[in-house]
Amino acid sequence: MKKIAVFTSGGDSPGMNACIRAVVRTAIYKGLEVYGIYHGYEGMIAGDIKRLYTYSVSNIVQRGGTMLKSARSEKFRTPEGRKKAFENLKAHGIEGLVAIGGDGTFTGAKIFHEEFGIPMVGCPGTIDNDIYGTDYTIGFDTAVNTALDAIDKIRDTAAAHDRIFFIEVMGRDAGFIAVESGIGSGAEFVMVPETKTDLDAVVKSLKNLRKTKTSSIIVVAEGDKEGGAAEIMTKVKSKINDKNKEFKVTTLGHIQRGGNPTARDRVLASRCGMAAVEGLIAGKSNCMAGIMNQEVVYTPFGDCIGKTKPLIPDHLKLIEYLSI
Ligand SMILES: Nc1ncnc2c1ncn2[C@@H]1O[C@H](COP(=O)(O)OP(=O)(O)O)[C@@H](O)[C@H]1O
Ligand SMILES: O=P(O)(O)OC[C@H]1O[C@](O)(COP(=O)(O)O)[C@@H](O)[C@@H]1O
Ligand SMILES: [Mg+2]
Repeated sequence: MKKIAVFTSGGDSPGMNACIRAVVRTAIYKGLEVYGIYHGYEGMIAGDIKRLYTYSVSNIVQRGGTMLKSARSEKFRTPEGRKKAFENLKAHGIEGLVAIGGDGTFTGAKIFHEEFGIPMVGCPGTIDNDIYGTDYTIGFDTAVNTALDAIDKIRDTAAAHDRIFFIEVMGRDAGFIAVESGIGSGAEFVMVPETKTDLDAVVKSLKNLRKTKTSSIIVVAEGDKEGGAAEIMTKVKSKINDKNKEFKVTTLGHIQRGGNPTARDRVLASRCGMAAVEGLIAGKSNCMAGIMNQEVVYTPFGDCIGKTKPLIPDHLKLIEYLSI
């Protein structure tokens, strides 16, 4: 293998740049030529591919976003789109790919690999942490810390006004951000897609708060089956039906996707990037390089997307015990 390419795809996440840098520098260190594909699968189809050098990735390790840009590509979901993408790779002589993205990106990568046989290794880049085969995904730690910082601020004003705040965090299908930011911020309740949300139990607890607790923080993962924070707040408010209680909603949104990556995310991203290139050189393919128990682990794409990474049961217990 002489030429490889790297791309970022799906929702961006802080640390993707550190991962790109690790891929580029490791590849060059090992004597490979390395190319960057811009705008994920969209750029692969459009032929937006450029050679990268050691200096191309200078001064990005500390930055959020992705220098290669990211995109969600409808065209790549079609056989014609994928054929065009493969032709462009062939025209550049690219013999291996590093895909930095989430479950959707790996679903596309698996299909692409099955159709054209091009070696592909993934790196887990998503703030959602919803990928089996790695303890944490690149960007999750930063997103949790960003959410925490915001919730701390909301807590100040919630306490000053004795209000009940419903705070929506990201997590389309997963509650990892909600759970960890909930533990860190001392939330009274956390609502996540993985567990059934019992609104009557929440209402009962809110009615019976100890007298010294005059404000509450409820963290809602956007993918909760009962709805987003606004919808849940409306339901809870009507069930409580108490004019003296004030309810507010804050949606944290895309601030969770930006910002300088934390040390944990930079190290994780760098390790995964290096492992992806080492894996390609060693003949690995159709798999993701993740870190489990401090070790590099290569997990087939099929398992990364097919197996569910469960929430840590102790985390849910912590929220319940510590909110009394
Ligand atoms: N079933 C599929 N077939 C082909 N490509 C897919 C498939 N699922 C996802 N992809 C590609 O991967 C891209 C990124 O997936 P998405 O779910 O948006 O983000 P993430 O990788 O962060 O989970 C999609 O926009 C699409 O181009
Ligand atoms: O930025 P968009 O396109 O609105 O997508 C928002 C979604 O992307 C995420 O931030 C990350 O999800 P992915 O990693 O699967 O792309 C989700 O938490 C959120 O639901
Ligand atoms: Mg995803």
